[in-house]
Amino acid sequence: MAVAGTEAGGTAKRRPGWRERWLGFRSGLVARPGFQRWAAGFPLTRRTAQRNTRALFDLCAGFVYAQVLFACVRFDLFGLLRTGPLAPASIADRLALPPERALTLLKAAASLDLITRLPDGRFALADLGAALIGNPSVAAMIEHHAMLYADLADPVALLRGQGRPTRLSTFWPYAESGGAATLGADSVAAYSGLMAASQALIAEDELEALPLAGRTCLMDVGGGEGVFLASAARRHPNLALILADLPPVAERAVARLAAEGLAGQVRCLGLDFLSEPLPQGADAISLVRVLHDHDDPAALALLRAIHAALPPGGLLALAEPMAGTAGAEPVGEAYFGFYLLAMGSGRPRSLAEITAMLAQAGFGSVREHPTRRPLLTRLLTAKR
Ligand SMILES: C[S@@+](CC[C@H](N)C(=O)[O-])C[C@H]1O[C@@H](n2cnc3c(N)ncnc32)[C@H](O)[C@@H]1O
Repeated sequence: MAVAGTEAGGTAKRRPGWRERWLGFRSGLVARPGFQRWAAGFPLTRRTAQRNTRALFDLCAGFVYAQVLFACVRFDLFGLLRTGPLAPASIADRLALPPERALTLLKAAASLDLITRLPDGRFALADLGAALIGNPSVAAMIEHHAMLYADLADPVALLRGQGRPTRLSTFWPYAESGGAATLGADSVAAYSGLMAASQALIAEDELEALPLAGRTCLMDVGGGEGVFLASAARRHPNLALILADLPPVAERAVARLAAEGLAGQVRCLGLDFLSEPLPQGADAISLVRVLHDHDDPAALALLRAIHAALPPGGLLALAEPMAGTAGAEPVGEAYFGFYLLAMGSGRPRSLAEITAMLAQAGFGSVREHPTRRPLLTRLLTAKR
């Protein structure tokens, strides 16, 4: 697609502008050890120097911080502290750890604001640890990061396309090109369960912001186990609902929706949207955390298939985390950039890139609808 080509290309020679010259001068200065020492002591630059030192250290230590969190989740430390503060010895006992190692974990978790140490030496939940208790799906996400970390052990090899298949490409088997149509029930269970658990976190945010008044039928494409449509059914009882996903995932949706007492309310269709047309009949189609999974040609083909399935004036609602989200830049570019690289398909796209793709697929009236947690998902609508 043209969008990606423009970003990756651009080797033409031109005279550097003032910004480029200033950056060149500045980075030349900052790279000098003598300047660094001076800046760390000079009153007007000391705070910036200290901030930069901390930022660089945090980048170096990021993996360690992530592993501290991982250990807390594996030990269910936050669940343990749910009923109230505990003394280190009692925690060590319950985690079956030698006291000094338990203390290493507790102090590390406290330094990362996951828990807090009370004046009497006991440890209690802090906001970040408490937030994780309220969102068990985040703990499941953290657990599955073991595969991501293994795939990222040699990021240079990953960037060079070596070391495939990665663990994440096995976890997300539809990411392997041409593999989606032949997947069996066993291959989709783990990722579908993870998605269903984390969907609960975002469905209400999206549906709250999504203008569905006057629409009669909503089809959720790549709808997973139907958690999004279950919320839609409760919020819009008169809306007809269709779920479209790979056959074994659609079967899981049938079972989940039946267990929630919504069996008659959602029609579940098993299909491969990359090789089969989408059914007609819905005047609104949602695409939640689906587009970024696919490379540009497949993503564009999917948007065109959705355009073809909608009637004139039909609504597409597209929700996913986006690159370049203000205040969450590393989430889009660094986290999802490398996650999708390890998965072997797709890329995080910015709002402008998605808007351009939507126009290419024939959509107009693209609008963003603010959501409560744009870091997790932003919501765009477009009309046929
Ligand atoms: C990242 S999950 C998102 C699921 C759900 N929308 C959510 O947000 O929880 C992507 C979904 O797209 C489905 N999918 C991927 N490739 C597909 C294809 N070729 N045809 C149909 N569904 C597909 C997957 O099975 C999966 O359920």
